[in-house]
Amino acid sequence: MTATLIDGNALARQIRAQVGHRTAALKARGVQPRLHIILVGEDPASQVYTRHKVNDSTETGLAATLERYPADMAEADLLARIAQLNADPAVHGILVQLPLPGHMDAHQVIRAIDPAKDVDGFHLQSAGALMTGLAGFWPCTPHGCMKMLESIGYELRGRHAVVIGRSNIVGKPMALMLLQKDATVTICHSRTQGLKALTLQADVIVAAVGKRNVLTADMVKPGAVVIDVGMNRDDAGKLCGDVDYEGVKEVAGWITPVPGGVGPMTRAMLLVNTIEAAERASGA
Ligand SMILES: Nc1nc(=O)c2c([nH]1)NC[C@@H]1CN(c3ccc(C(=O)N[C@@H](CCC(=O)O)C(=O)O)cc3)C=[N+]21
Repeated sequence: MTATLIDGNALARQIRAQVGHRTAALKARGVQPRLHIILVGEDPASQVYTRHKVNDSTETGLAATLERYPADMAEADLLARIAQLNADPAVHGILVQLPLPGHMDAHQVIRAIDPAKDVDGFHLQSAGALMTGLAGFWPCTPHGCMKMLESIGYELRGRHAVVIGRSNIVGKPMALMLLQKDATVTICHSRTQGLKALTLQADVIVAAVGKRNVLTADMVKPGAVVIDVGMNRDDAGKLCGDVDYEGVKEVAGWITPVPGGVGPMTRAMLLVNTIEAAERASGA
């Protein structure tokens, strides 16, 4: 038996349509929801990603601005620009594309964003809100993964979820979201001993390491849900995830592909956070 595919492109399309309706409703009240993206430097992947985000936004009726700066921009200038955007009532969401050039302190930069406009969900206040269960913006990638689980009607209560990876933007918030749905959560990472023994117990596995073939078929319990957050290149230069897709799909119950899985969902949840920010700002 082969796994059922969870189609991130199709689900993201549905979510964009919902955002489109909410955008139209706000516009009817005279509010144009607006996302402002800042890209510092020339990183080729970042240029592709930010262009995608602008296109997604305009497709749903959101206004999106991409503002580019040279790699040698002074951090003080970036902080000053963020302060201006914080104060601008026409801007509802602010996204500073990562990674930033090495001379900048990303923590400091993200902390400068008004939490009410932190549509990435990376601000300390957003992280704290997720940690404590208060209202705040959730990071887009793990939020998208939760929507994928929801889309198959998966009941997380009491299930064992294993998250591989402990980053601030995926692994840690992912674990908190799963915990909030009453899953029993194990976080694994590069120093974990006996990874396979742990993943073999998992009902849900989220692979978020950034390395190919972190999860292979022999590590998966038959019927488990496998979510692949990885965004890597194989030897042929083709986009691939952290999961050995061909092998694992023969064992898993559900699986997300790369491309067409978590990536489009990440972008969709950015639009959701942006329309949410605009609605809150306008009292909708
Ligand atoms: N402030 C900030 N916020 C981010 O959310 C952020 C960031 N910085 N820096 C870089 C990473 C990476 N990221 C991706 C999102 C979607 C796809 C995506 O849509 N991937 C497509 C394929 C795209 C392609 O063809 O390259 C897919 O998986 O189907 C990829 C990567 C967001 N990031």
